[in-house]
Amino acid sequence: MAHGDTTGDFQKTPGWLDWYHGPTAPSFTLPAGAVDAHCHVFGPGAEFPYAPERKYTPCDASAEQLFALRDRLGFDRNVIVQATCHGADNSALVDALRRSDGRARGVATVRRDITTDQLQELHDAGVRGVRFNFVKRLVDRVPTDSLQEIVEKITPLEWHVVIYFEAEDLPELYDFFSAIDAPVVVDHMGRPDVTKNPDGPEFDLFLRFMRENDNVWTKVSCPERLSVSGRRALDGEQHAYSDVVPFARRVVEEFPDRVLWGTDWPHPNLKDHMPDDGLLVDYIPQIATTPELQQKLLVVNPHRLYWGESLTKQGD
Ligand SMILES: O=C(O)c1cc(C(=O)O)oc(=O)c1
Repeated sequence: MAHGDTTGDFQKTPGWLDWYHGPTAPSFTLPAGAVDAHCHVFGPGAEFPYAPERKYTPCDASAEQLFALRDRLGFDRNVIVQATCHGADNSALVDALRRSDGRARGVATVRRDITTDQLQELHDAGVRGVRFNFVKRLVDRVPTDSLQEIVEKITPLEWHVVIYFEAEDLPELYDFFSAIDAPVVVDHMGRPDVTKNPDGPEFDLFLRFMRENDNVWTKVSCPERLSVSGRRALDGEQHAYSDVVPFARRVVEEFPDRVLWGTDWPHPNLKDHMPDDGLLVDYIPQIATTPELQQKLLVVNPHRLYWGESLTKQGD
């Protein structure tokens, strides 16, 4: 388990989200059309109850709060990802998508018995992918048995598959993941242990996975989850989360057309600090160091995957 992660109900603390209108205004100006490609909505629980099988109870985090954050940070659009605390009940997600005026797409979690009509309904609301969670602290069983069956059902809709796993589990899951025919998006770079060498064997396996499977994309998100140094700058470094930078930068530079970035708002399961999303936006130019890389990461790639739009250059 990386620094900062926990499970439990500490996030029910009143006021946890009171700051939502007030993250630091970022210094980095996002390019026009930028997409926050990994964020969540939670509840509100009174309207959209949390799943009985959940491993944590989050704070409520509404679509209005998310859209206010989007505007404050300078994003144009969101990709809202179904979180495990809502199980396979996508109602809160669908409600948020419908209220986004087409400015949000979604990634749902579905069960193997989902029907074609139900999938079409999700598609019409803006869903473009399904998520499978292999992080053991978040689910009772990893979904290896249902994945292939669900992939066959989503193929006609041209959706993709989002997978979330820990680096230590990749060796065992490598062949299984490599056999997925649909486009695959790996959450949070497969959670590397950033105390290890970015040029070492563990991260090298993840890079090999991307090299050998050109249908695999990844989100270079969540430095706040992966970091050990945290928001403190390391000696001689000026920026927060600097220990994650070499990992994310390697991925962005080797696979510039298959990377996405998101805030992960409202940051479930972080116990030691509430990340400042403004600071997270200021992390982006450390990992995507040129305007061309930033444009691909934040605009071209997410528009292609989620809106089917092919944008090539800024201003096109
Ligand atoms: O690391 C986590 O705790 C986490 C949990 C969830 C979820 O509960 O779905 O999603 C994420 O992107 C990250």
